[in-house]
Amino acid sequence: FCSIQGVLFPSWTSQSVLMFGTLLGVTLTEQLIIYQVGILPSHFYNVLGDKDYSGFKSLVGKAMVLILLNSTLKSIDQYICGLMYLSWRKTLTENLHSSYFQGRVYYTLNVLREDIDNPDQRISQDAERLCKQMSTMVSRLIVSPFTLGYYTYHCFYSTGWIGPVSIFGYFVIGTFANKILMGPIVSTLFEQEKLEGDFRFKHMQIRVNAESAAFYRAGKVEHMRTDRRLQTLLQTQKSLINKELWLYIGVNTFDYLGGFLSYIIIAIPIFTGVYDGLTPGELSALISKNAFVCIYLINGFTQLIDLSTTLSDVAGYTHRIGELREVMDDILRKQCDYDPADFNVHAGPVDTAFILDHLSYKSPYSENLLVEDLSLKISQGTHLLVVGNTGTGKTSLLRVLNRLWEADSGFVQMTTCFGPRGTLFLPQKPYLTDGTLREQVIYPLKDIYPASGSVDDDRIIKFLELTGVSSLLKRTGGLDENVDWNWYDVLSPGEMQRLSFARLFYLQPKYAILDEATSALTEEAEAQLYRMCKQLGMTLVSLGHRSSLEKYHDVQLKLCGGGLWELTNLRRGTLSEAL
Ligand SMILES: Nc1ncnc2c1ncn2[C@@H]1O[C@H](COP(=O)(O)OP(=O)(O)OP(=O)(O)O)[C@@H](O)[C@H]1O
Repeated sequence: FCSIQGVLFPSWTSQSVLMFGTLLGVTLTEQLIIYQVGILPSHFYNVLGDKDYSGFKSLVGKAMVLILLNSTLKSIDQYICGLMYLSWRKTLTENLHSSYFQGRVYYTLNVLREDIDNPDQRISQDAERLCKQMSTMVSRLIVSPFTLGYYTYHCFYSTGWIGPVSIFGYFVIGTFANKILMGPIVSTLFEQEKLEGDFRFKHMQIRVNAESAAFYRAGKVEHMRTDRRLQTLLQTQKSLINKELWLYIGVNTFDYLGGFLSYIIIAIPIFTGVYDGLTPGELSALISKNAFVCIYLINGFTQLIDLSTTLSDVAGYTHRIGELREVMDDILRKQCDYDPADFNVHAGPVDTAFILDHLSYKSPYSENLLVEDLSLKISQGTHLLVVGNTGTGKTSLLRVLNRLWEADSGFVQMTTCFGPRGTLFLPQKPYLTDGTLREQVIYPLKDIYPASGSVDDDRIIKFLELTGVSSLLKRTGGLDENVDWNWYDVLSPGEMQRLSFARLFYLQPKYAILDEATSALTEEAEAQLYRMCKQLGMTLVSLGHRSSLEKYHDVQLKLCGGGLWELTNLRRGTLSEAL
């Protein structure tokens, strides 16, 4: 909780601190007005008891002004809370994003770590709810020390020590009881949020794979599975509501007992004869004033007890976000240990992208080596084909080269960086981002309009034509038209692969790693695309099963499973250069 507060309030001059200060000023003024409004009834008793008409008229005028002021301040208070919620959400989410997207944390978190559920939900929903609940708590909490101090003094002044002591004792018992009742709620809320994420993920899965599911006519089975997740979620929600019942009983009992307690405190000086000398009119005015002071002090404490339900939510969300932050920090630390230069390129021969030195690797959570003791050089101009049966570790080799996975032993020396200008990777499942056609082509470059302007447009259009997807220009209405469809739903696998090649040609890296990147295309289309890659001067590392690929490569690495591999030269006399 403290480390999250450190993010929300980074410095004394930060926006949050300024808003917090303004809120404190507004709520304190509001409390002063509330006190004036609260003692109005006692003045009314006085003027009505004395049949003082002019006093009554001026009191009505004063009441109107105070009430108007009070409601204006209350609204400003709510408005500032809204602004604080926004500012907190922005700061917290941006902070989580900065760790999540650093290096390959998002990959490790989503693919390799099993100890953390639904990171997406924690960032998008839990952070939002945490900020919302905290902003609803803040205006009530912020003035508590002042109002409690102020009304304790007044209560002591009106009732003697018996008032404040009994109210304080009452609050201590209330807090203790609520703490016991809150404990199980926090852990159940944590569980509920996890199941909430799983349920949403199931719907997301159907949304993304709607067509495949429809081909299977899988409505019934998906219905059953989705309902099963819903049932588990609802069961946990029910258990949460059951546990909350006891908390509600505690909170409500303390609320009502509080109202009752104020009359006991007022009754004590009356029955012990402290006010015996007062007329009935004066006594009722005094009771009204004392009742307000006691009730307000009790109310101050019961409001704190009422916050227990909000507080248990805050604790649950804090737990989930805190855990995510800790895991991300842990991944970042390990990432730096494993990869000290973090993608910095090591010195090495300029014409060589990778040097693999006695490299062995295995898949996560497995004991068996996929490849053992592999030594190989990937150099400019020598095209490498990696073949092998399913699951022998072809894509895993790329993961190790890309440092997504750690090597078991040996090492990889990298002399060019992964990215648009060094080594570009076309994965087995084409990756299409959201956004316009231009954004698809220039991905992963960030700038939407590179400096070259219309020349750049011509290049993009040329490459779309070369890869056979120029029709997309018509469908989207232009390079920069925002589309409201999901690219995965509207493009065929072949079109997606062609669009990935348009991206490759546009970016023109030195090395291109093609993981079955033409599997959905005909051999003619494959030949045309490979020829183009070579014309643009790229060195290719391809993964695939098709024998038609051999003619575009110089060296073949065959992974045989169980750690074994074979290196064959596909062009006479060049094997020694590759080794
Ligand atoms: N994230 C992961 N966690 C655990 N095991 C994994 C993970 N990703 C892949 N594996 C396992 O590692 C092994 C090698 O996978 P890899 O993707 O390298 O196979 P491949 O040779 O590329 O197969 P294919 O020809 O089907 O593409 C497989 O047994 C796979 O199940």
